[in-house]
Amino acid sequence: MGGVLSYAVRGLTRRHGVGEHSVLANDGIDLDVRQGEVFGVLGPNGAGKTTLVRQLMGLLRPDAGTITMFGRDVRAEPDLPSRLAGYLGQADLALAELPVATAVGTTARMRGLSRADARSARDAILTELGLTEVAHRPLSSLSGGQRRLACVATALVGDRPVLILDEPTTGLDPVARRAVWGALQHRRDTAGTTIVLITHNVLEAESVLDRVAVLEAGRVIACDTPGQLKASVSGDVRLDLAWRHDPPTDDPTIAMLAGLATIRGRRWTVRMAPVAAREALGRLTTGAAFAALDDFSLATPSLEDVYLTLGGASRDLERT
Ligand SMILES: Nc1ncnc2c1ncn2[C@@H]1O[C@H](COP(=O)(O)OP(=O)(O)OP(=O)(O)O)[C@@H](O)[C@H]1O
Repeated sequence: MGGVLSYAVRGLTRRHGVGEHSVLANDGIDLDVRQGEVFGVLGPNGAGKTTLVRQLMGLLRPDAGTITMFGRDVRAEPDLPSRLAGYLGQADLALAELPVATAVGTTARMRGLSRADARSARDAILTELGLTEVAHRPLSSLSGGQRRLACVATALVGDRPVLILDEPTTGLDPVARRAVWGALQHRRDTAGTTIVLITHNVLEAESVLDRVAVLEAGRVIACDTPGQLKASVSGDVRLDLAWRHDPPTDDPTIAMLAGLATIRGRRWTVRMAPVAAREALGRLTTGAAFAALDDFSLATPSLEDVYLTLGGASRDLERT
């Protein structure tokens, strides 16, 4: 990885709209993205993630601040990101009428590959992402997940040194999601590709992210490795309980947990010290309450817990 920075972002500020309804979507963001790392951008809806990555791609001009890419000022060379980075936006309608193979192959040609190289790069990525069977169908005729996967293929083809992906696995089934995470990891490991990733899928992302920036209301409220972030916010563990039917709240352990739990229907989540959690779980699994318990798990802090501890809202963080 060395000290090479794929991106250095300083004081990045961008407001959408004007007047009283305008929104300060990015508010003085400072970030470094190192070459060859998988850099995650995490945060609730409306935190400013898409606004940030669209500026990294040169698709949106900052109001203030600077972005340098491999040491070069993006304002002075606005086409630099589109030459060096593959981008997957939230919606990709431009290629909708093309067959998948044509969309991917044409993109490879546009990225400078010879006809023969474009063909083999196209075939390789279609195989890698499990798209061979739908290769000759127009994107518009595919299911939402297949279409998303085909768009991932167009972002990845041509081996750009940087990939910027806005929620690449949204709508994908588990097999397709695994193929995408595998493809990203493979490029990072073998080609030193820098990957900037917006994701709501916290648990999946944890396994691939080298560092993560947590955005809230346009600001970076934390930026570190998942491990360091987790270590810095809490020594607590998370006890998840799923009840078969109404739990017997006259049981003292259950009454104690009820007072601490975040309750969603029959699912309880309790954050507590490891010793207390183990004791509570011991009492639950040997006592009368066990009959009412459908499932339980004890987990060390996740990125989701980091995010919650930092004050974010949990509503849109997917856990699968
Ligand atoms: N074109 C626009 N005009 C006006 N406001 C906008 C525009 N684009 C984004 N915003 C606002 O800017 C803020 C940041 O939006 P952005 O899309 O960057 O958030 P996000 O973190 O990517 O959200 P999500 O997770 O929902 O995709 C939001 O309040 C949004 O409503």
